[in-house]
Amino acid sequence: MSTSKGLEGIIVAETDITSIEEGNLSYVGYSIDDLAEQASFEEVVYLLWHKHLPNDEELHNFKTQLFNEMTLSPSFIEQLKHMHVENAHPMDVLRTAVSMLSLYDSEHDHEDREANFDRAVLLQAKMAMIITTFHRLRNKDSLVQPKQDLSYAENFLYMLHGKDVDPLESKAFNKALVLHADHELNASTFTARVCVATLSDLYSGLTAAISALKGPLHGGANEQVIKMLMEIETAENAIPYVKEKIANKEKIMGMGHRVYKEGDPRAKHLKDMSKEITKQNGMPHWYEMSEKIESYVKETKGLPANVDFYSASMYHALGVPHDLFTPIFAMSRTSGWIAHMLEQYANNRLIRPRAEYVGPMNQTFKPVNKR
Ligand SMILES: CC(=O)SCCNC(=O)CCNC(=O)[C@H](O)C(C)(C)COP(=O)(O)OP(=O)(O)OC[C@H]1O[C@@H](n2cnc3c(N)ncnc32)[C@H](O)[C@@H]1OP(=O)(O)O
Ligand SMILES: O=C([O-])CC(=O)C(=O)O
Repeated sequence: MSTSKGLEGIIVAETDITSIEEGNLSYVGYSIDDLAEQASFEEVVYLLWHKHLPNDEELHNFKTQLFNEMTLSPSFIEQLKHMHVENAHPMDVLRTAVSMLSLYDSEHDHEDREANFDRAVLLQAKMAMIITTFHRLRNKDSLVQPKQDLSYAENFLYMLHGKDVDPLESKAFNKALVLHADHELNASTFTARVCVATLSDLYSGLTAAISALKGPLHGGANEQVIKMLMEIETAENAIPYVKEKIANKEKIMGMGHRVYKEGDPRAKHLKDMSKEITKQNGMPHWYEMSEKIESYVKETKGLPANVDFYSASMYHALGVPHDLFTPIFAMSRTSGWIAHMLEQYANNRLIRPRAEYVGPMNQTFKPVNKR
């Protein structure tokens, strides 16, 4: 048996959702560059789930369905209040809350495809509600209801901050949601597929995916990036800080990628938005610092910035609390996780690879008093 540590380069599924070919990323055959510039997050979610871009009527109906699910029951909100224990990380809250949603859906078995589409809309809508509601509850702020004439991106910022959303900010946030929506068989999507391949349900798959995304080598990296930028403080400190980290063999978060060795095609879009938003909001040094780190790490280690790198300075400039960066990633990626889980159900086989045993063999068992 031969092994590939971390399953690098192993193809384990066929998919018609997302393709990464020679460094180019597309969703259902549409280049990420076009989608980032022109598509709303709702159009992208629809595309990932239905494999075609919605026409006017389909988009209108889909947005209405999403909006109608943007609610949380009083008893659910009550439970969320109890989750605000000291130092509770919103990613842990989100994981627990998504799992809890299944309790409110008594017929959540996997088999009914139509019911799974309705459930998909429910989950996508509730992700925004859970994150914003939890944040406002922990700050003891009154809850803000979504508005039907706002987009998904606008509603999220509106419910989070409780004030009208600036057009450039909503453009930047929509773009970030589009860029994070799917990414082939990344660790959390693979986790979701492994989970539902046992014929477990969407809630379980989503809970498992959130758990995998949380780690700092995956989606959790965006929060680590802002932590690093905060430690660095000024653009002048950036290179000495990174030099020292590299000398100590520590990783620079937001840099490097398993698949992209030359560059992550999403990073340039987030870089542009980070530049614009930090400038507009009077904090260009976060962008300048990031740019210095990116060039230095690329030059000295050959590692490119990944999707988590420039999203950090951009979200910070949007006034998003740092511990919500990864939950926001999860909110966007819910669209991709669901697309993959539906694809897995449609052509399922249990996922069960093998391991090569390298431990001792033929040992003689001795009773405990003889060991
Ligand atoms: C949405 C996402 O999940 S994007 C990724 C988010 N994660 C991060 O940003 C965390 C930082 N980056 C990393 O840890 C890695 O680049 C990963 C996990 C993303 C990819 O990992 P892998 O393909 O498994 O590469 P691996 O971790 O084996 O690294 C290969 C070599 O590059 C080095 N390297 C990789 N990334 C970094 C980094 N960010 N900083 C410093 N060195 C790095 C490793 O130390 C290793 O060096 P060595 O061969 O001398 O031991
Ligand atoms: O694909 C990966 O390994 C990680 C990643 O960039 C993502 O999930 O967006």
